Amino acid sequence: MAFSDIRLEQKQAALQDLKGIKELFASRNWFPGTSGNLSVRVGDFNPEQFYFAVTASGKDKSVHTPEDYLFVDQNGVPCEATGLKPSAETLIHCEIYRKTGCGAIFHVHTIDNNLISDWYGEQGYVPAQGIELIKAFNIWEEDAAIRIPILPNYAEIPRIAELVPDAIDPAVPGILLRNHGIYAWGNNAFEAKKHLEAFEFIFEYSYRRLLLNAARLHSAQ
Ligand SMILES: CSC[C@@H](O)[C@@H](O)C(=O)COP(=O)(O)O
Ligand SMILES: [Zn+2]
Repeated sequence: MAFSDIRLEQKQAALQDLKGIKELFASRNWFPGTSGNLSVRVGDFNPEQFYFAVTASGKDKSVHTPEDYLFVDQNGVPCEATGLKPSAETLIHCEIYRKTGCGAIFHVHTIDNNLISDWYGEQGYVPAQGIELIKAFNIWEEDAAIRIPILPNYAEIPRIAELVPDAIDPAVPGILLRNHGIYAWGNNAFEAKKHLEAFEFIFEYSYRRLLLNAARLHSAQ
């Protein structure tokens, strides 16, 4: 399917989804210092050829401008003539789409996801068990345990992108970059938002649990 074959309505709907998500996440202060990037895929999925709308690089994501998004292909190359640069992390989005065929990917930097990703950085994953919000990932067994992968935050994005396919656990729709942020995805914007919110809940829970454990150890001495 060529980019020009995708209906204008579908492209416009993707941009509307992104606008709404960006506005909501900005209201949560999830885009400090121009950090964060969002994308929504359009058209049929073929791992060899797909397209998505992605936030332009370096923008203040807490405001709306007519130049916030652009469409790129499976290699992160803009589909139309533009002066905009796609997110510096577009190749990571490409690898997640290629591996999962998902419909939307959201990336944010929060204090909780940075602290937890560094605390568990050496072991390479964040463990989570028995937290109700794990059901947001459609994992329903009692006392379910998951591992949220953590990748090294190399300066060169292609070095990170090449690690993505093997790091992805099909049951867990997210990956962390150590001391950087989370990428959460889903079949559409609604599901990617649900998953991102569940991950951030788990990170905050895990962080506070560590503080409680430390307080308990301290009071026992
Ligand atoms: C300026 S700090 C954040 C960036 O380095 C990057 O991690 C990020 O999330 C946003 O990059 P962008 O190119 O605007 O999509
Ligand atoms: Zn980032």
